Order: sequence, then structure tokens, then C-alpha cells
Amino acid sequence: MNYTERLKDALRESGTCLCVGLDPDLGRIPKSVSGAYDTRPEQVVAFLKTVIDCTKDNCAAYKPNLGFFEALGATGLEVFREVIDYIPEGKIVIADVKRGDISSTAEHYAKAYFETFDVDAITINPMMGFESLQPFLDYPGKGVYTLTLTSNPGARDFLMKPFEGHETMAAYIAQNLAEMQQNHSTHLGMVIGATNTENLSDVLHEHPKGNLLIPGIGAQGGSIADLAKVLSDHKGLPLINSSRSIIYAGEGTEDWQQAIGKQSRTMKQALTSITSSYVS
Ligand SMILES: O=c1ccn([C@@H]2O[C@H](COP(=O)(O)O)[C@@H](O)[C@H]2O)c(=O)[nH]1
Repeated sequence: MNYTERLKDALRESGTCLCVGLDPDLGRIPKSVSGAYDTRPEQVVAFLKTVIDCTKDNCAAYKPNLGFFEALGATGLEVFREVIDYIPEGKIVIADVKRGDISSTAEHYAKAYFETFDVDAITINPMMGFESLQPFLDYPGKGVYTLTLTSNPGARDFLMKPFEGHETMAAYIAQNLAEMQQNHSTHLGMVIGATNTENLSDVLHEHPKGNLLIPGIGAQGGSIADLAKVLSDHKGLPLINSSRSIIYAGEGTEDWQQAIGKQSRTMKQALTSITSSYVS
């Protein structure tokens, strides 16, 4: 099965395009978890397993961000392994690594995430040029989401500036991804921010079948209504990510597990109008 078919199944089975971001911040782990385990890696594993238990009925995908795992030190990758192994079958797992380098190094990033960890998809950074994406592109069944129009204010520094005859550099990236897709078996999707919807039409027009990873709702304040408008004609499948607003929903309370479950249900509900355009 190719990546898009597996993604479609995950959306259909869960009835949502919600992706839960796994960004474990040690300072925000509930006291009942940090008090019960001696080591930081054990605390993170226990917290994230509970997050997964509380959210699995309300999402199609999980997106662990490797920065949070690397911050744990030498055992960070073991924690990452244990957490992704716990994610139920049928969910899409996206390693948010934002890699990109010369080919000999990029080949090893591709090997690490598509072979050693065997995740469904990763995020990549195109800053070193399209040739640096090459090592990721011949993995049938896998997906890459290339940073195209990111959700942060710094997207204005390069990605929203006119470039090579396009209104934005983001649209130029999207056009190149669509062209590269014609000759490669890895699905070439895009990361686009829910906070920058006013600049998204051109980007989506250039890569009309690209699957989308969309951070920026929740803690970053992106509007689901604006997103729904801009996505209305897009043919690629969206995964809409929220991390902090879900996994720390119960911060400071005793019934934090219920709060996480409730917030993921609320997000799933809020995304219904978008999900229903893709899942019948
Ligand atoms: O443009 C981008 C690309 C990636 N991210 C990542 O998504 C999550 C968002 O977390 P929230 O807590 O929902 O704000 C995080 O891992 C970012 O590194 C992004 O926000 N924007």
C-alpha cells in the first residue's frame, strides 16, 4: 500500500484528520507521573503512553517531535522507539525531524527514519536545495512533508517573499515538489501553517494533490474556519496537528487524563467540516 492509501485508511477509520503532536516538555509533565518514576525517560514514556491511551479514538496520526526526545540525552532515541512502538496499528506516525543535508548524510537520515525506526513519514527541510531531498524519495509506502510555508512568524523572512516569478518562495517550493513527485515513489507532501492561510492558495494550487501536514491550530492560534475555506478545493489529504493544546490540556489538575481526552474530542469535532470533505 502506498502512503496516501494508508493515510486515507487512517482518516476513514478514525473519522478525523486530527494529528496529535507528541512534544514532551519535562517541566509540564503532571506531578502524579513525575513523582511515580525515578528517571526522566521513564516519566516521558509513562506520560506519552497515557496521552496515546486518552487520544487514540480521536485522531488519525501522531507526530512526535524529535527535539523533545533528543533533549533527554543519550536515552532519548530509546524513549522515541518505545513511544512509537506503543502507537496503535493503523495510525500514521510522522517523525517531525526537519532534516536536510548533503546526500551522504541525508541517505543516513532516510535510513534512520524509514528503515531503523520505520515511521510512516518524516518532515524535511528544503533549505539546502531540491537535490538534498533526493535520498528520501525512493521509499515506496513512505511520505515526506517538506517545509513549504511554515506556521512561525519567520515564514515572512524567506518563504513569503516573491521568488523566481512566483508570488512567494513557498509557491516555488510547491511547484518543484509537484514536478518531483512525477518521478518518485515516496509521497511528497507539504508542511503548511494554519496561521498563514492568507498566503496558502498559490501554494495549494501549485501542488494540488500533495498531502498536507498542518500545524498551527491550538496554542499558535490558527483559525480552523480560515483553513477550511482555503482547503476546500485541495485534493491532497490533510493532517491537522495540535500538540500543546491537547497534551497539556489538564495541566495543574488532578484529572488531567480526562482533560486530554476531552480536548482531543473537541478538536476532532471542530475539524469535522474539513474531515468530511475527504472521508465519506
Ligand atoms: O511550520 C511548522 C512546522 C512544524 N511545527 C511543529 O508542530 C508542532 C506544533 O506544536 P503546537 O504545540 O501545536 O503549537 C511543534 O512540534 C512544532 O515544532 C510547527 O509548529 N510549525
